[in-house]
Amino acid sequence: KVYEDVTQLPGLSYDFVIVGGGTAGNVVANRLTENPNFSVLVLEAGVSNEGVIDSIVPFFFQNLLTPNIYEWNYTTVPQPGLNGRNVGNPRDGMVYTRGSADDYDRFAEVTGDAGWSWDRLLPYFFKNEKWTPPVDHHDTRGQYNPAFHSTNGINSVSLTASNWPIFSRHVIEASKELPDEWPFNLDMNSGKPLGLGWLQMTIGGGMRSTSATSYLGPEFIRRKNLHVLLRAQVSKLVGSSHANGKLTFAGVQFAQGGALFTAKAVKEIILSAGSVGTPGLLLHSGIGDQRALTDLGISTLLDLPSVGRNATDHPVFSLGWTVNSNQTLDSISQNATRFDEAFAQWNRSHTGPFSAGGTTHLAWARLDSQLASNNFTDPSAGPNSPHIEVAFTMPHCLKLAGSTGGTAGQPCVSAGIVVLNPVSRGSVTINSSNPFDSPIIDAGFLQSDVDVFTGREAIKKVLKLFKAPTWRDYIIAPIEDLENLSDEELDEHIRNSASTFFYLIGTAAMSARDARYGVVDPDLLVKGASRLRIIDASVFPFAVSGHTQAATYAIAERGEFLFL
Ligand SMILES: Cc1cc2nc3c(=O)[nH]c(=O)nc-3n(C[C@H](O)[C@H](O)[C@H](O)COP(=O)(O)OP(=O)(O)OC[C@H]3O[C@@H](n4cnc5c(N)ncnc54)[C@H](O)[C@@H]3O)c2cc1C
Repeated sequence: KVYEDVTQLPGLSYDFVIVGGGTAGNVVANRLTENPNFSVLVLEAGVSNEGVIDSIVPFFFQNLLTPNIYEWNYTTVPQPGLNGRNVGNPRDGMVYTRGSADDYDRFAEVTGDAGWSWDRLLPYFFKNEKWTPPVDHHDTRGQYNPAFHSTNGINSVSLTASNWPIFSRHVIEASKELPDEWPFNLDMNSGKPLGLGWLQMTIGGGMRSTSATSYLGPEFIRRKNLHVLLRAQVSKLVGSSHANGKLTFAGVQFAQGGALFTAKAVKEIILSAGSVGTPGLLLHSGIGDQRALTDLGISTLLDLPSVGRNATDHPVFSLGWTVNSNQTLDSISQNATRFDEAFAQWNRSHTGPFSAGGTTHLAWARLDSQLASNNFTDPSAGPNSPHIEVAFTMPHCLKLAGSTGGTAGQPCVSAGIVVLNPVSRGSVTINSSNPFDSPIIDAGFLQSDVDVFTGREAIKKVLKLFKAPTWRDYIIAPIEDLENLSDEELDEHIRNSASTFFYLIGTAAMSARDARYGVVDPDLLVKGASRLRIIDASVFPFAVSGHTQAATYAIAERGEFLFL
């Protein structure tokens, strides 16, 4: 059951207390409560997702990117790699990509646990995924490979409806015209993502599918042993003691309505507060770098310098072109009549353009020869892993204009470019002993030369892609002409326009059992502590070469298995 008020809870002692009801936390809560003998409390700082139209209607995703009451509204510190700009760090764009098999095989290698390898994780991707037909029920043959999908999981994944057929035709045609550079990939979620293919999204029946709508869906949330308390912000772990040389905590302290409460965990505390929340909680609980904690007047219970370090995020920037077509996103979003029609259609049947966003395809490529000829070490996890991602998108042209020069209201399309294996690292730290103060987020963007080089070579490669013959009568002009810029000018363009793809990971990274760095062991238990586990995106040791929710779901599905 979901509770809004702590006084309605039947008690404050549970077998498992999970901090954070986000992507990972709700998976763990669902799986643990399959056992009727376990009682579980999820403490979530946020509010209910019920009836939040911007969260339900896929097309409205953009509305959640500006500060709003459903987000923490964090921002990074000024980023030297972005010429001193800071970027918003809101709390999901529904894109479903798993990354490459190499990514997970690297997880297995650095943790010394083969359980994190692609082959061993694939069943957990399947436990999570409920493959669902697109809302327009179009013929999906040739758009994905059923061998790599499961229809029996919990969270819906689908191809999107054919909302933008003209743009889609050109994208697919470009791949046919440049088969060596941009080969068609039937299914980028097979473990081998290289190439260009159709986008898959966590959408079911034209609505966003999240861990809240799926793992806490009506058939699960009625379980008597599953309680979720909203508006409950956990401030720290409490009741520390030592058992068998390991630190342990009796429970967590949380705030609701200005008062503080303690929830007791009889078996385990699970931190699923995300890549920002989890290291913040550890630090405020005295787990982290002893010197930094002492400076803040926090007594150290466990000296674990890696807490909050290794923060890794994907920088993204866009190229845009004005086009000779009225079949673009702005033709709906900027036209009140068409907007109302599309919303009415979505309200009637959950179909039409509002059943998805503006992205139609993704492409994944390597830059082997470019990196080698400049003596850069390959930052990817292996030969089947991409260095860059390209998102073929119908953007909000007027918003795009703000960053890349202006479309004067003309229809446009864009290519979002992502640097997938950043070598730069940032951090999540705290600068006060007050757990309710915002943490300090430094994404560490573009600090490393190879990251900027990758972005620059990506631009050159994508400019060539958009010169394929198919675009000739469709593209009018680039929004910003980058064709004749020097390498230095391209680097400057990247530093001035790059932003976050919101994929911060790694701030409580897992490492091998005997490694002297890292925060959790391969069973996701905090090193040096007992009965304290971390299950969320903060445990990734490296970024995956894809969007992070699928990986987070798989880690959470396997994470729950580690209790057995
Ligand atoms: C704007 C945006 C767009 C994205 N788009 C995509 C996409 O298209 N595809 C994709 O694969 N991934 C996407 N992601 C990334 C993906 O959402 C995350 O990687 C994933 O949600 C991480 O899961 P998590 O469980 O680690 O953290 P979260 O899902 O963030 O869950 C953490 C939860 O803990 C709660 N919490 C934090 N601190 C406390 C506290 N002290 N007390 C109580 N509760 C607390 C938070 O409110 C939150 O609900 C996007 C992310 C953002 C922000």
